Amino acid sequence: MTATAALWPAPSASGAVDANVTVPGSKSVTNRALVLASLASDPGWIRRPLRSRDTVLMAEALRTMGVGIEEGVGPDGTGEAWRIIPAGLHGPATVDVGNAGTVMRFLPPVAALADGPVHFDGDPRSHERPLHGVIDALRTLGARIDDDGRGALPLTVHGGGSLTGGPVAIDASSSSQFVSALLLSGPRFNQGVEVRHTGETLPSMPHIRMTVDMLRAAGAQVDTPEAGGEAGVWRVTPGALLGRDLVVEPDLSNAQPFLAAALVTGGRVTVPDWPTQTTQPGDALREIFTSMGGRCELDERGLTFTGSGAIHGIDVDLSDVGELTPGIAAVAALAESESVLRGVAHLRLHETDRLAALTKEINGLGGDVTETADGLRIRPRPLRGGVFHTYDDHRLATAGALLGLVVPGVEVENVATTAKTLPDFPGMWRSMLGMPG
Ligand SMILES: O=C(O)C1=C[C@@H](OP(=O)(O)O)[C@@H](O)[C@H](O)C1
Ligand SMILES: C=C(OP(=O)(O)O)C(=O)O
Repeated sequence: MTATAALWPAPSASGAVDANVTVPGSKSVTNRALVLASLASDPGWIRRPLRSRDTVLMAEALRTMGVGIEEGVGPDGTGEAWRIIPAGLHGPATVDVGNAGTVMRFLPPVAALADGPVHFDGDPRSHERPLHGVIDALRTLGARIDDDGRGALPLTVHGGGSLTGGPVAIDASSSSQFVSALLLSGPRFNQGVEVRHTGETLPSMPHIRMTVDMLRAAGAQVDTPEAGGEAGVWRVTPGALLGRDLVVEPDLSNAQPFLAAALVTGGRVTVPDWPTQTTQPGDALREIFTSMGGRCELDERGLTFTGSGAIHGIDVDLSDVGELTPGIAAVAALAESESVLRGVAHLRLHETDRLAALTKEINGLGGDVTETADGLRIRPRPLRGGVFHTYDDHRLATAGALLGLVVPGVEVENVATTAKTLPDFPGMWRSMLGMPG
């Protein structure tokens, strides 16, 4: 964004926050559900879907390839529900991926099953985010793809109506979404798919588990390393997928700024409908934020997090839960002792280079953050107000809002970028603080 982008004066907390915050549906679950329902052999329902930039882009893309997506209320009238009516996938079609990792990675394998060319493009940043794992794998599995040779967007998948499939080796150390992408469409490949990860590290394992769980719930047979299979190898058997009736869990990573608000103000926030069992990485916040100060209770009201007034630094490996890093870094900048966040080198290739952006912006408010080879070292300092730049990154914007709760005079640039995964973050934030909308 340019220096003239809108600045949002982040509201200060007048005291300890005390609020109930209903968090919209999970981006990762909604977008997997849309893909799986579109590949199914019969219609399905997605209830309480997230409606945000990333999920609307996913739905639009599937529609342009022929899928019917009817938005309305569910059969029993309880809240929003989308009816997904699968159809023969076809090109020619043009897909705008925005800056959604799930759209740019999960859909090229779907396009390989379509009949006709499907062109993919997106925001300038989408041209820089890694896609080689998907492009190279699809070629090995029998797809024809035109790209400019950089292993990134823009590209055209020339779908032939079916794909051979079979074994493929990829290095998914830059994004777990390469693995998820190939597994999600795998049941529809003629020979299924066997994905072998060859890299040294693999981030975001809970997201791969989410993919496997949702495939199984749709009737797919999946062999995994965790179920006694070979390490680093996932196998999906070819077969039909069932249309499901699925209720989307709240997005636990989007619950993060609100729980963090309780932590940094010594207050209390309850998030209703927190699942008792989930593959979402945000569930790790219960443990991470507890060790940073405060306590949490999971009961029939949902998850209640209560801050203790103290904020402790933390030394933690976040490789499984990388998307939580910006919010943890913001809390760490307000703590009473140093933090080291490890295992997240791949965040340099997220919505923005998150390690560089967090370092620059927290330091811009007077902080002391240094980048390490695989993360951040954060030494808390008294912070002052100023502009918090967000680089079109929703999680930078929510991190800036959090700092603004307790640091007077923080202005968050382009808070509207939160719409990538949250439809009305500023409104939710004000309502948490008891301020008029
Ligand atoms: O599959 C998913 O839904 C996601 C996987 C992760 O991607 P990376 O493995 O690229 O970090 C995560 O950061 C992203 O927000 C969502
Ligand atoms: C990394 C993220 O998103 P994406 O799905 O675009 O990779 C994120 O939401 O933090």
